[in-house]
Amino acid sequence: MNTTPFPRLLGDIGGTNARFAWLSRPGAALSDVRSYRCAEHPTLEAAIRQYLHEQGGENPAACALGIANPVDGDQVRMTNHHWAFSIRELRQGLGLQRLEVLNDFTALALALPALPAQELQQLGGRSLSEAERTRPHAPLALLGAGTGLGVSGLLPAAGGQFLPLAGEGGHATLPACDDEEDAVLRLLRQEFGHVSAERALSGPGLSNLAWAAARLRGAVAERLEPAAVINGARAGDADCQHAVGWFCAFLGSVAGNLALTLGAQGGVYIGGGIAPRLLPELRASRFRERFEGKGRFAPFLTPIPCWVIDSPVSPALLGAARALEQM
Ligand SMILES: Nc1ncnc2c1ncn2[C@@H]1O[C@H](COP(=O)(O)OP(=O)(O)OP(=O)(O)O)[C@@H](O)[C@H]1O
Repeated sequence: MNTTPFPRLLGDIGGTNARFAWLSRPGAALSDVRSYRCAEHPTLEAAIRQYLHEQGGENPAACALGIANPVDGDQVRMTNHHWAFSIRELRQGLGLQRLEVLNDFTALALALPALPAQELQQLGGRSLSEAERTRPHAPLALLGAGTGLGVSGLLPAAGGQFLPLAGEGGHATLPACDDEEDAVLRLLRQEFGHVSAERALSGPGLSNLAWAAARLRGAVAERLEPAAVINGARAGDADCQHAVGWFCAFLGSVAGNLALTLGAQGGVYIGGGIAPRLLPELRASRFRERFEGKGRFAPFLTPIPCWVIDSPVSPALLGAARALEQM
């Protein structure tokens, strides 16, 4: 029996945004969802205290935080932001009876079967009934570009349970599929050494790709903000259009690799803040061609649906709530 007390504080802590929600009692819906810029708070605890103050001053009895870094032991250090803390000290500081800290995409994986159909935008593959989608009998794959690239999966287990994966697949090597992508990788390798998937598939990755497009035509390149790359592409800027095209193609390649690796016949979910902003471009791009383009294993991939998660509220918060029920 789960004896974790209420009220519960839930958090989704990314490299740019920290989002919090409140769960007042069993069976209640998440409430008081608020988002904070990480850069505007010196520590995670300071951001949490700001939220608790704005939420009404009540102290949570339990808390689950999905956070964008590997979680291994008491000391937590974010990959793409300077926040670092001790789980034990945070639990004591906030007076919590229970604190769970897990990777943000591990938390998001826990939420996948519960996502409402209207928050999923399908990119190819077969149509699934709601029963097939929400009670999958095969692994689900998850990846998402935001400040970094999160990667996870959800494996069905005995008794209707699900096991979420805690990996760091965003730091696996970025694959190139044609000469142009070879040239992009060569440039990025000169810049970064090892070129992880995150070097292309993230907000900063979009900036890297636009920079690479300019460099490849011999221009002196400046770094654009990710939003400026998307806006530039829509306004007809050739470097930005190349960047967005490569982003979508690389996302398809990496998603296809993940689906093959996990045997993700239950579908591939694409989270993070970038993909929902690029939906028209993703639909018109080589995403699906690259997802399926795995030689003899194209027939394995062709039926697999991919969905972009387009939720008004960060679904990792729902996953964090599940972590307190399940773990
Ligand atoms: N309008 C926009 N278009 C494209 N990218 C944007 C836009 N606004 C913000 N971004 C970029 O999106 C990224 C943040 O994405 P997201 O909201 O998923 O962040 P996060 O959850 O803090 O990240 P993560 O979980 O990956 O650490 C940043 O790189 C930011 O520059």
